[in-house]
Amino acid sequence: MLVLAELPAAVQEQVAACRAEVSALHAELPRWGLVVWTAGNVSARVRCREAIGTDLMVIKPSGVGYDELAPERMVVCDLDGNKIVDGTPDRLAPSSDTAAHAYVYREMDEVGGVVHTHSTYAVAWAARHEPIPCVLTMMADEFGGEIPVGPVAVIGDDSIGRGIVETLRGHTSPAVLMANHGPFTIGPDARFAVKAAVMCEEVARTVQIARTGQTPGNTVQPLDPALVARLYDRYQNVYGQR
Ligand SMILES: O=C(CO)[C@@H](O)[C@H](O)COP(=O)(O)O
Repeated sequence: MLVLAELPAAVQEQVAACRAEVSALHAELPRWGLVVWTAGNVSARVRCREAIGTDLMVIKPSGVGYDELAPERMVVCDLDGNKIVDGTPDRLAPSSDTAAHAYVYREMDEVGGVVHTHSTYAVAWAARHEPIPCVLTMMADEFGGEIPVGPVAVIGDDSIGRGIVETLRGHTSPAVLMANHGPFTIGPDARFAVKAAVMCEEVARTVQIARTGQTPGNTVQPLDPALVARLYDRYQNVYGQR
């Protein structure tokens, strides 16, 4: 089993920086109203394969309240989801979604961060097995189209991770609504994945409200696919400070 204290100093520094980032990013989940109690988690990949033969991942400890999290309590695992000797108490277990996060990291090398929440409106669409249609320019910007639904999958093995990968591989959306469960989001880093979770809940809420206000002749209207592609390209490549 890998022992963090025996890894090269540069890898230990990478892990320490990742722990600090992942710990801080968990505060964004209650801040943006994405979780109740402990029902959400964030992880990040540590790119250290060249140094030690494998990447690692950092994820929150299972069931620990967000105001009790700290960098030194973030759990370090290999990409099979096995906790390494990371300086935390042996009894401190990683998130119950660790297997899902680890599967995504193994199968999608471009992914550097994974987030899971049970945010209310996104879960409501997941309960209906209904993709969120691309009817807002914000959806074109952030998701490049609809937010898809993934298969029913049960926590504890690779099935949730497999469902995330089979749905999102080759898809522009960084978010998937796992059926009857809730959103998982991915990104090149953990901050990107957290933003995707925030925007997923925002558009899930807005489109739901738009749908409830429909009257005959005034219904939500999908955006033209060519316009969606143009907006997505602008937002991903021009928007903000470069
Ligand atoms: O969906 C589930 C449990 O069914 C999990 O996503 C929890 O809601 C968060 O679990 P931990 O990360 O605290 O283990």
